[in-house]
Amino acid sequence: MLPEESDAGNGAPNAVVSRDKAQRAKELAALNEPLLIVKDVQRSFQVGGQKLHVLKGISMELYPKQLVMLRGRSGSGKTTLMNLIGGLDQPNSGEIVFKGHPFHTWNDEQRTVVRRSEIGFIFQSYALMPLLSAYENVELSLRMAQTPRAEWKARVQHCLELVGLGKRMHHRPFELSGGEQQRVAIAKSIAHRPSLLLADEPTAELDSQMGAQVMNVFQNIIEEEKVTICMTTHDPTILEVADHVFEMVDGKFKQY
Ligand SMILES: Nc1ncnc2c1ncn2[C@@H]1O[C@H](COP(=O)(O)OP(=O)(O)OP(=O)(O)O)[C@@H](O)[C@H]1O
Repeated sequence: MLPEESDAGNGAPNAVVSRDKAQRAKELAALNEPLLIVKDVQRSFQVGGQKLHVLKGISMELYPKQLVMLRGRSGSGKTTLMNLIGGLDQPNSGEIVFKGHPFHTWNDEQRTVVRRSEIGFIFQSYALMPLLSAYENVELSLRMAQTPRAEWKARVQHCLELVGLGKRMHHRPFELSGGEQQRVAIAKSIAHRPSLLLADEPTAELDSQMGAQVMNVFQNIIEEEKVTICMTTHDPTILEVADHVFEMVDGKFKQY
């Protein structure tokens, strides 16, 4: 019998029902709460005595389990925005609130603590350690996140299986294709159980078939690991699978 079907009037099963429902209500509410709020963010840089205004009032919200893409011409400010979202940089004005943490007012040390446990990064160029196997690369990220050693083996295996590399765990990067290397990088980025993954042009170096494989893996890990993915891309076929696309034009998001 499912907990919902248990008889009324019996104290213990009812307690199970209410706990179960409360938990589910909490989970549903969490899905409707933004994971990240970006509000009227401006970012400029001093370049050769001139002020370069890159972001001129950007606002966006990211929700749990979303696949969101940023597009825009080269130099439009996509990476600048990703650095702000990931707590690597701070805006000149505006707000960035990640899981209730005000990144725009916090110092680097405070942001780093949250970033290490809650955010994963994926780069165009994979950023793997060349002398370590796929397994050791993923394990390294658990070591850096100070995950208890007893959890490493099961977690590394799970993450590599999730990206379809269960049978290639002991290969080193040079023995893997570009798409496989990017999948190792994805396994590495999710190993410490972040709630947000930021991926800067993750498919740019891949042919269309391998790019599609990476996108399948992204969709899979959104379901399995309950992460939100925010990525940049120029590829129109990849944009099609996004839950939402933000297009950056002249330092702002284009309104459709
Ligand atoms: N730290 C910095 N100092 C000075 N200028 C910077 C800095 N970071 C970025 N810029 C400038 O800001 C602009 C936006 O750069 P950004 O890398 O965010 O663009 P992008 O949209 O990611 O481009 P691409 O698609 O080519 O990666 C560029 O003109 C760049 O030179």
